[in-house]
Amino acid sequence: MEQGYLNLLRKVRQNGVRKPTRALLRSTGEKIDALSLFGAQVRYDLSCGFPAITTKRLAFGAVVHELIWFLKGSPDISYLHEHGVRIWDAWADEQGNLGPVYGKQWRSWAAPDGRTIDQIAAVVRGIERLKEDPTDPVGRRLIVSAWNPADIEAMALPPCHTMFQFSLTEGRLSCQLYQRSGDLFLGVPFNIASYALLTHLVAHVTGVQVGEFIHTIGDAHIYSNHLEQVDEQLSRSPFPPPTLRIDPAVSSLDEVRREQIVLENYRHHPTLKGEVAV
Ligand SMILES: Nc1nc(=O)c2c([nH]1)NC[C@@H]1CN(c3ccc(C(=O)N[C@@H](CCC(=O)O)C(=O)O)cc3)CN21
Ligand SMILES: O=c1ccn([C@H]2C[C@H](O)[C@@H](COP(=O)(O)O)O2)c(=O)[nH]1
Repeated sequence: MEQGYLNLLRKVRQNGVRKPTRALLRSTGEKIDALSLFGAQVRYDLSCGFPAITTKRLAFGAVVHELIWFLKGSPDISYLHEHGVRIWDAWADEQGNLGPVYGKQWRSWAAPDGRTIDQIAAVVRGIERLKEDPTDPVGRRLIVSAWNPADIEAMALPPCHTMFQFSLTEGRLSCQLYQRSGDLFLGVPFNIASYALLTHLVAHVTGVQVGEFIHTIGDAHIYSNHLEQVDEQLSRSPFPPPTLRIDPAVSSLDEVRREQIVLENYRHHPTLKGEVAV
């Protein structure tokens, strides 16, 4: 399950091209280099277990809260703070605002005619239609885009997970994400778990089975301050993947609560810490 991620991590560690980046390390105040590979894809078969990384501890609670926050469509980080999640602090302004980032674009994309478009609700409706009629035109159009060029300048950080597409094939729901930029050590384990969880949740509320999560990354990189941790991580053998359990009472993506999502049998290696580049 985890091998695809570890293979990519190893490939970028060994063959990535060292590039300067715009990102800063707060501890030194300097810009930081990264080892980088452009264009990568890893597939995770969600029917074989939940793709939580086991070669270090994944902060699964933070992943769940971040996804619930996206689904709420909120422009500020107050929900995250209420639940002790600090991963977006470095990008928010004094009021805790990030601008029209993921949640806003997913749930209320502003159309030129004044309407707002709920892309998530549209995907759920599309899957319901496909269950009735597999030839419904929506079949190859189940897309959510966070990349809204008109809003990019107002965002604290242009979206990294830019667009995703679902496919319902033989009763199984798969999801492919295009991530323009991926911090392989810190962000990507979060992103894998987040989209795997989203796929499970969408499958759950529409009453279908899960298929694959396909993770396509543009610039896949390891920051130069993470190299020691990555070497340690690559020396570890993964454990069997955990399993995800969603409370059967969950019937809508709008009302999911943290305690309704449980990761069972999550066995993992010790925490590996790394400073995030801002
Ligand atoms: N350079 C960079 N990498 C990212 O992954 C990233 C950004 N910037 N900017 C926006 C968001 C914020 N994300 C983050 C930020 C911090 C952690 C982090 O520090 N994770 C630690 C501790 C998590 C915890 O215990 O709460 C980890 O070990 O995973 C993860 C993702 C992902 N994104
Ligand atoms: O969900 C996320 C959000 C961010 N990242 C990483 C990828 C990059 O290292 C930075 C963003 O910097 P850019 O210069 O805008 O690419 O954040 C991630 O991996 N996952």
